Amino acid sequence: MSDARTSPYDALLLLSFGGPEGPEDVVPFLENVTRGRGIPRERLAEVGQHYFLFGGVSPINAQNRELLAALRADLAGQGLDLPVYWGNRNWAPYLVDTLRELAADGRRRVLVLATSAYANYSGCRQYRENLAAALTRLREEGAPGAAELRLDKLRNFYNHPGFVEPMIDNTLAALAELPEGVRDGARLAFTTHSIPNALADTSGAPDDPARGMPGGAYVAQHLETARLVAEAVAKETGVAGREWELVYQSRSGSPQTPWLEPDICDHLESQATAGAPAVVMVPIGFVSDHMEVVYDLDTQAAEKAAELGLPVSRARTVGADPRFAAAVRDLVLERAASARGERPARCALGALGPSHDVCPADCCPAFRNPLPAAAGADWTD
Ligand SMILES: CC1=C(CCC(=O)O)c2cc3nc(cc4[nH]c(cc5[nH]c(cc1n2)c(C)c5CCC(=O)O)c(CCC(=O)O)c4C)C(CCC(=O)O)=C3C
Ligand SMILES: [Fe+2]
Repeated sequence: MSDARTSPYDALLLLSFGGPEGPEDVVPFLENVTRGRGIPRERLAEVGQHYFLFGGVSPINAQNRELLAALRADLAGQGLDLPVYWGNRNWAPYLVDTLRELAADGRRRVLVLATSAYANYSGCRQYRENLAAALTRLREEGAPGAAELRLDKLRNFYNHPGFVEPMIDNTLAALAELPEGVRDGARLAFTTHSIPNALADTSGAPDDPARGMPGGAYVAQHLETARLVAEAVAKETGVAGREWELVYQSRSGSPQTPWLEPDICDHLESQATAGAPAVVMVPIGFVSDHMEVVYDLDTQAAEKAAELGLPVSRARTVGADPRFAAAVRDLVLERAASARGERPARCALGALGPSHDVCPADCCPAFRNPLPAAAGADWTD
């Protein structure tokens, strides 16, 4: 039942982080996330509290269900008969179970959409390590069809218009929520997940011009998305020269290890000191309004801003925006055409160009304990 337009692929897999769905899930979820990663116990207890504040439920699974529905609706709207599956790294539905089901359903060539737009170990290679571990386990189990499963990962999509354009609209909407008197002077704080400097500096492909520079491809790509959004916002609002900056959130790990800075809360403080009339927080680093957004920004950073007397608002992430679903379909059709030996147009805004389809060896390396990673040049099936 495969469609010529998506051939040779016969399924799409949405691969995400996963999150707890009740108070009893919180501790086992955090154990899954942090196994072998050297996160201090105090940090874990603190992060557990963030989840308990929300009844032990992360919004991320509901958001992935919505995205799944949007992807299915978009594909169906184009008459494309491509089944979409969903599996997670850290919580049910677990990736290994989804792959088992997918193989049993007779799917053989699968495209993977990881819910992370940028090059970096956690958002790219670690998902490929998860794919390798799941495949290896299924093959050891002798799961039907697992030996023939072939997985390819869709390219990083941070500069795809279907990701950037909803962020532009959402930033305009967040500006409109501010009191009129501070709107034109409001500054934009683009936020993303902080990561250790060592992981940022080596992010991207070995031949990426940003690789090895401070922040690597991770920071270079975020600066590009931020610039694209800031420029479009200037055009739409008629306010030129609005100040913007890329800042970080959700730092964990040991305080001795350097992570990307400044933190959003420190940034709000320096903005208040500098006399900024207001700040719009724009979480370009994330695909949905999950816990890092609703706690770290809407709760923690918003409290900080209130203390400082600084008006803030927060832009929504792309979530299940139909333009994002259409972008995923575009990436699927593009990759399928490439796999058939055609040379499709590869849509990307800005100056950096479309990301590579196949991660080369040593792309976004882990800084310790390297593991096999599927769906890249360093995986042989
Ligand atoms: C780059 C990046 C993204 C964005 C790209 C992507 O989306 O993949 C991301 C997303 C997410 N991170 C999430 C949650 C957590 N991340 C943690 C820890 C860590 N994240 C890291 C990086 C990233 N993380 C890193 C370098 C660590 C240190 C430990 C390690 O080296 O792995 C911890 C442990 C406790 C803590 O210390 O915070 C938790 C609970 C959730 C789910 C939210 C929800 O439940 O709604 C999501 C979407
Ligand atoms: Fe994280």
